[in-house]
Amino acid sequence: MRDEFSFIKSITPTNRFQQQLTIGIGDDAAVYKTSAATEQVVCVDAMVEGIHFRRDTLSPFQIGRKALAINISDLAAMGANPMYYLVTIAVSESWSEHELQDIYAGMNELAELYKMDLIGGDTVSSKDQLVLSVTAIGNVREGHALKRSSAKPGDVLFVTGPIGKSAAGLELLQQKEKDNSFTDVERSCIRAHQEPEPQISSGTYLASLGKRIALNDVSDGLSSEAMELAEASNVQIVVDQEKLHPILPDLQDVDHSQKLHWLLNGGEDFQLIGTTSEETFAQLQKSGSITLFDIGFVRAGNASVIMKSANVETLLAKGGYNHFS
Ligand SMILES: Nc1ncnc2c1ncn2[C@@H]1O[C@H](COP(=O)(O)OP(=O)(O)O)[C@@H](O)[C@H]1O
Ligand SMILES: Cc1ncc(C[n+]2csc(CCOP(=O)(O)OP(=O)(O)O)c2C)c(N)n1
Ligand SMILES: [Mg+2]
Ligand SMILES: [Mg+2]
Ligand SMILES: [Mg+2]
Repeated sequence: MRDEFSFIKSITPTNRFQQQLTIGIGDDAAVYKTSAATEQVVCVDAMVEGIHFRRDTLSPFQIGRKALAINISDLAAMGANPMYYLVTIAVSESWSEHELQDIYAGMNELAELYKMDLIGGDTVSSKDQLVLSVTAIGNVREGHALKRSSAKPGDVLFVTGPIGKSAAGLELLQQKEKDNSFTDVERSCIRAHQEPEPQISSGTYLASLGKRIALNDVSDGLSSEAMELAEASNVQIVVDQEKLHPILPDLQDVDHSQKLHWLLNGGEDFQLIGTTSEETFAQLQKSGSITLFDIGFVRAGNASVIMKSANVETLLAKGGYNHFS
């Protein structure tokens, strides 16, 4: 029989990355110092067995790694530097002690990379599915957080990398047996699904410039995330279909329309999508410090997203992942 308290002891970090941490795991709450020059950035996202993963789509290590990655991605979308995280785990008897340790090892891989301290959480039992909820805390220079509401007519619409690969990877995992022989491109889609890379260096670089930049991360699909920017900024966002080629999944024997569907409605890519003035965009392209793909523009109009192909324009529905539909 596993013991809750010895489990907590076993996952308590022995080292600290953040100097400002005064009290970590072991008291009623964590305590850390803050500085007047920065603002705290806090987010939480959960992963539920059967909804966000199955035992045959992610290993325990990947479940842990991804649960922290999706939260680091939300910090990136604000332009914040990751600092701390808290973990709530609800676990049924079907998960072994070894698997639980692997989940924490997965989180620890990214925590070491981004110098994040695990400062608390909660351990509870669950009758059935495993639930993992991670709260991430970061900071950003005062006034420098990048909001969804900053888009303006005339802006360039950009993304930081390929979109749709994660959905393609999930499809491959569900279609074929895991040990089937995948091509290199297929493998890279599966990796995008199982081990997404949050775009912290792009997010923090964009925030450091002190320019007007609207930013969001792609968790639910490009159509949903563009709509969130459009709604928050009250603008019309035009996606130029001709510019999407470099960011579509590179799978040879898959229809273009299927790839487009994954890009628009798949989700879980954790790339960043944003808008900024043509002038700032040109400076960013020239700087060579960041890779951005120009995929459209912003104009005045009702909060909406339009897909433009040649000169035909169609209204894009918010077709991304939705837990309640
Ligand atoms: N159950 C909830 N209670 C309070 N706030 C919530 C809840 N669910 C979502 N939110 C808030 O709604 C906003 C949008 O959430 P979500 O779409 O999950 O963001 P993201 O896609 O960036 O993770 C966030 O500010 C989030 O904190
Ligand atoms: C087994 C399985 N089925 C389906 C999916 C697809 N899926 C589940 S949740 C989700 C969207 C992202 O999750 P959400 O909780 O909406 O993240 P948030 O927008 O809050 O960051 C997607 C595409 C998956 N990852 N695994
Ligand atoms: Mg969320
Ligand atoms: Mg987000
Ligand atoms: Mg999120």
